[in-house]
Amino acid sequence: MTEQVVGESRPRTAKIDSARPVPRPVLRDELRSTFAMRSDQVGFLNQMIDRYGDIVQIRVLGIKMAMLNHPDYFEHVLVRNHENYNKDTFLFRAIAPILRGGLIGNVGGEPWRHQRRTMQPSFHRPQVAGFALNMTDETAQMLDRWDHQYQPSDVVNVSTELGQLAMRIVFRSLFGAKVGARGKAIEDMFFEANQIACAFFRFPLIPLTWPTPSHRRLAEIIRTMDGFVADIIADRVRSGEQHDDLLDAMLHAVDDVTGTGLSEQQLHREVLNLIIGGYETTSNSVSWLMHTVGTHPEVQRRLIEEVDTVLNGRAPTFEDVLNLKYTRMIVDETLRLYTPAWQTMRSSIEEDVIGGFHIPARSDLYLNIYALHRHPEFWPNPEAFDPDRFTPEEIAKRPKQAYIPFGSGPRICIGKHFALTELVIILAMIAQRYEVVIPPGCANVQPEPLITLHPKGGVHVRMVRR
Ligand code: HEM
Repeated sequence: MTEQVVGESRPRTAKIDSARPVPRPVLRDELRSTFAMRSDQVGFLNQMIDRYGDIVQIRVLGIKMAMLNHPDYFEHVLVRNHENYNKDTFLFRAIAPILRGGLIGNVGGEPWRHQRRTMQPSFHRPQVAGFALNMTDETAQMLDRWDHQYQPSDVVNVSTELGQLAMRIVFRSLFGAKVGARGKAIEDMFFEANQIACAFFRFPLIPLTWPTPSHRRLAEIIRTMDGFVADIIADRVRSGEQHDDLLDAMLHAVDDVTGTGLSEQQLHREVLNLIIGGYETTSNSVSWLMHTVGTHPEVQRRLIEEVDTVLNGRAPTFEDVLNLKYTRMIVDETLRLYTPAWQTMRSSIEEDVIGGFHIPARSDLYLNIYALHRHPEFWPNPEAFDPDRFTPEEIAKRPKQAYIPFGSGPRICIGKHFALTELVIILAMIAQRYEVVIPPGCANVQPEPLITLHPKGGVHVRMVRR
């Protein structure tokens, strides 16, 4: 058996022998965990951390797991000893009928490495630069519509609008601008699938494989999406035309180690995984951005000053994104407080030691990114929204793993640069045209922890033309 300790590399059995067991909550906390996890998951997990520290055993739906809440522990699991941890966990098994072996939930090992190597080049800088045009164009179309549709006094559920925008951007980046009427129908179906998946996460007791009416509908939507992708691929192969989109890039992509590409079935799955990964997360992030900017007038003033100075009234380009430094700081701080992928899981392959605590083989680990981003040792006054935490000087003072909205290590989000570019562009373009005003009674938006961290009930604002 091998073992490792945070800050050390490879084996030593004596360390395993002397490692302490992961702290277990007292019986009273164990007993109330099932109910508390359903009524206030985030609050209950925070209480566990306050009571027991940065590593504690919890139960989710009766399944025992060790919850981690320290940058060193995340570094150990995701980066330094990542080979010992895979995604064969309760969380990813629960959504396997949707993800079906695609990149997000793939257990790991060589199949994952092949998929990742094949897809990675499609997300390199020049490719993201191309997608930036989709982002500016779709955002401009939305804002032009808003100019006619909304009066300054209208209270708008901006989450609905921004959800549609995020969906259009991911669809256009995948399939190009010409997906036509069928593309719109697929977009609508995807929204429906997302509702079903969110309902499942509110009450994840009935497995997705059980044929309830909504689960059957979900399976039907997945089949339709597969058919849609299969038709597009067949069209492309038939016509021999080249397209400047992600689908074309992945269709022709080759793993430079094995010399093979993705099978057609794998391609369908990856397309679906990219829509799932790229829609929910960015859609919620832009909603939260409207909330954080709208509730902090001084931040909004500095944002407007920056976009006016850097862009001087024109649409942002990919190159501008690097110069919109304060805009990016607002994005970073919003992703800290309202980190969309707020939880993830890993399973240990062999037994291990994390921070002096014994982790048996095949243990589920619960990585609580929401709590990590509020760890008081690294984030003074953690609940306060303050983009100045992300100046280069402040960033240099913290351990890298104290802030991981996109995960870390080899399984870091493949769409990280895509997402950051998108968020900066959308925020800058909205600030160029509108002031975000929070109507009375709408400032208190609660996070709803589903697959991603939703703003409960949506973010309601007034968009006042500047
Ligand atoms: C604000 C936006 C986003 C956030 C916060 C986010 C967050 C994350 C996180 C935390 C992970 C790692 C999960 C883990 O380690 O278990 C991840 C993985 C992934 N994300 Fe994202 N993501 C975002 C946007 C995107 C976009 C735009 C795409 C694609 C267009 C995407 C596609 C993926 C994929 C395919 C993976 C799996 C990567 C792998 O395991 O190799 N994400 N994301």
